[in-house]
Amino acid sequence: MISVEAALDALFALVRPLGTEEVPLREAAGRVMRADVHAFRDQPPFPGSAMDGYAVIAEEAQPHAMFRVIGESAAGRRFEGQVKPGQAVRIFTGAPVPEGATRVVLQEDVTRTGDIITLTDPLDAGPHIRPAGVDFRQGDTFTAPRLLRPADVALLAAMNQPKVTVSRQPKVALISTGDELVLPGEDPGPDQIVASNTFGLEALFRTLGARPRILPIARDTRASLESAFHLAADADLVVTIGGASVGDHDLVGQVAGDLGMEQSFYKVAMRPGKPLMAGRMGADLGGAMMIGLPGNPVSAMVCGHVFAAPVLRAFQGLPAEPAPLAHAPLLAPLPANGPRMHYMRARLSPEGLRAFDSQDSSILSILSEAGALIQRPPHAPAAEAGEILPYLPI
Ligand SMILES: Nc1nc2c(c(=O)[nH]1)N[C@H]1C(S)=C(S)[C@@H](COP(=O)(O)OP(=O)(O)OC[C@H]3O[C@@H](n4cnc5c(N)ncnc54)[C@H](O)[C@@H]3O)O[C@H]1N2
Ligand code: MOO
Repeated sequence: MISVEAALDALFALVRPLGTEEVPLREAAGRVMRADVHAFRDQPPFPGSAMDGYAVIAEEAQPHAMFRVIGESAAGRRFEGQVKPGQAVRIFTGAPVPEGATRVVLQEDVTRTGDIITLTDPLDAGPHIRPAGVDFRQGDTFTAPRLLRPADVALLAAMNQPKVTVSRQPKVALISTGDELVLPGEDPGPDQIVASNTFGLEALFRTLGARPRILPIARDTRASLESAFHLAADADLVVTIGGASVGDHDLVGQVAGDLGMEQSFYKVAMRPGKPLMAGRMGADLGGAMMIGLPGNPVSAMVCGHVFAAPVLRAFQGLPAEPAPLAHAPLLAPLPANGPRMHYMRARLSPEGLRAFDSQDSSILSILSEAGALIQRPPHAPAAEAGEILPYLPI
């Protein structure tokens, strides 16, 4: 058995970062930008007003001062003239500040009669002018690689980029294995259960920018597994679920091996998720990276968060790093941990973390309630309430 850290390193060694493609901005959220972007112009391109009010010369803006309004500057339509002493220009938020003006007085600080405005006492400090380029300057670089969040898409739009170069999406083939499985919506026999983790993992992988594809369920026969692996030949990553342990019907490792899979490791010192395996499929089957997940539904999902998520990020050109941990106080004590890294399902509230009493790796209802996996390193001593512990947000 190898450690979680060693398993992650071995997985990263199997990743071959994918090529790139250009997508319209509307499709860019959640993708990994792979080429630097340079701003074509300053933003804002002119000194602009931050408020609705009147543009004047700053030194003249004193309580009770009076000005004659000589025109208007609106967003998209500037005032072309110059503001001279004793003059003001009506101005709106986002409008270019006219030449000569160095301050905007809020309209709340003004009384107006016809073309004459009088400033109130007191006045706020001002100047309510955003300098040109305060957001970004022409030539500023937005650096890749970067996972594009909605705010990043907004910034790229502001930089006048209608398209962006992103990583190709990793194609992931998901193979469930087991005679007991039926698909959701089918009519299960008395000894059958419904395949669940396939769908949980597909959903998780989509949030990670991948293009997962659920293949037909492979039965516990060599022929069925072989044909599933053949169907997965065009994938970048083949993920099997179940059949990874030591039972007579756990055939995934054997069949993949017979098809030329070069195994990188089998079994990780973690709980749940111990019977994890990884390797590279034979060249005949496309040479894709392969991860064999344990069948227990919680084990498969935990391995998805701990291993598949960082792997899918690395495929898309992001740094090869473990899934980022957060920290929060523990609300109820935990016993000392055993020899395996334990990912404990926990309720996450604003006050902190509370591990669920049952950590049985078959119980999805508890995973669904959990907002966190508390990470307990091998042989961690008992933890008291109030201790700050690391966790994986899920
Ligand atoms: N003698 C030993 N037995 C087991 C060991 C061991 O070390 N020695 N390890 C246990 C651990 S830990 C795990 S985890 C399981 C994993 O076994 P497999 O990967 O071979 O998984 P299966 O036996 O195929 O299935 C386990 C369990 O999960 C259900 N399952 C499978 N696929 C799905 C799916 N797509 N959706 C929902 N549920 C699924 C399956 O019906 C079983 O109930 O092995 C322990 N045994
Ligand atoms: O590792 Mo198994 O995944 O403990 O249930």
